[in-house]
Amino acid sequence: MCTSVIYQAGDSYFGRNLDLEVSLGQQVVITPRDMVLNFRELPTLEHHYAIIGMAIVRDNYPLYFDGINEKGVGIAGLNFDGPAHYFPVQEGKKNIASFELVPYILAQASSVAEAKELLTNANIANINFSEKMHAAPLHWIVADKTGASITVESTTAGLNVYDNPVGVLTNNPQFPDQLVNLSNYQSVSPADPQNTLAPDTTLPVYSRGFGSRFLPGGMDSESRFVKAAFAKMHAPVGNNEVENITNYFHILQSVEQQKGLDEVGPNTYEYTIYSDGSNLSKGIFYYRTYDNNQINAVDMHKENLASTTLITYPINDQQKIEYQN
Ligand SMILES: C[C@H](CCC(=O)NCCS(=O)(=O)O)[C@H]1CC[C@H]2[C@@H]3CC[C@@H]4C[C@H](O)CC[C@]4(C)[C@H]3C[C@H](O)[C@]12C
Repeated sequence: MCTSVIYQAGDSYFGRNLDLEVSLGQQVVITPRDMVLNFRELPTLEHHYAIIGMAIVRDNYPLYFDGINEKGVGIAGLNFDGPAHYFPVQEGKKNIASFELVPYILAQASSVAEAKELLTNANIANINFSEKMHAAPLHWIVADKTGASITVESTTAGLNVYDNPVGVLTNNPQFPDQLVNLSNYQSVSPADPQNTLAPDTTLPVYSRGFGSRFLPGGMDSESRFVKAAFAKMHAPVGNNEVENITNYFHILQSVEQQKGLDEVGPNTYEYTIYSDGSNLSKGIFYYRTYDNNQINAVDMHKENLASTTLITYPINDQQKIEYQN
């Protein structure tokens, strides 16, 4: 499972937890402005916005799990197994292979509004990346530095682009159903509850945190959606970049999957392999991993973005303990 969140704190921060049972060998990958981007059914882009994100590189092509661009747009792909449906290439439509959606949007959109524009008359085509790498069933959240966000879902009903009023995405069910479920938890609060049940009876508030008593805490995607929404909505705004990114990772950690808790097969457990979060205005990509709690950062603007080849950084996966004696 996965969770993606946008958090506004002066600057906006966007990223995700990647929850899976195996690591796929991802790296931090920068696609500079002049690296030629080919598409299966769309014109080649010789020049475009620069992109940074988490990806695996195959045949010199960046298969992004999530990323942001230099204009402050971010997008993440999350599992949507079951409802996801991709269609054959359709004449007269913008046919985008599912694995092309991240570069398609980030290469060209400078806002969520422009991303929406790019998605009008689009068809997510059922094209596999290769014989060995089949199309993954995904849906996407797109966000920008103003805090706007949308959810993109291709189902048998066609392509749906929903405004995302909470700036959160997890997995199934379909986005409108996630919002219906969220409405069940609208009384969850950081503050103590009002005794509306039996106002004339004294009911002790016997613990701090009583207002969040009914917050779900499961690993399932509805629980994570509600919990991440609560954590994000009430996250404080920091005084500087370090405080903000620290807050951001705390939001993601509220729905982190610890090893051993989400069994997906005999003795196989899904867990939060990495968490990332980017400052959408500054183009700084931060990440931590399950094994390394340290926050690592790659600043896209420290690279030559006017170049033509991919720039990659290996994931820093080694835990660093600062021994004090
Ligand atoms: C598994 C991940 C989602 C994690 C998640 O949501 N887990 C919830 C499980 S559950 O829903 O709770 O059961 C997703 C997210 C992004 C995906 C890559 C996108 C690029 C590329 C697309 C190609 O077509 C296939 C290979 C490819 C590398 C993809 C592999 C894999 O599919 C990735 C990593």
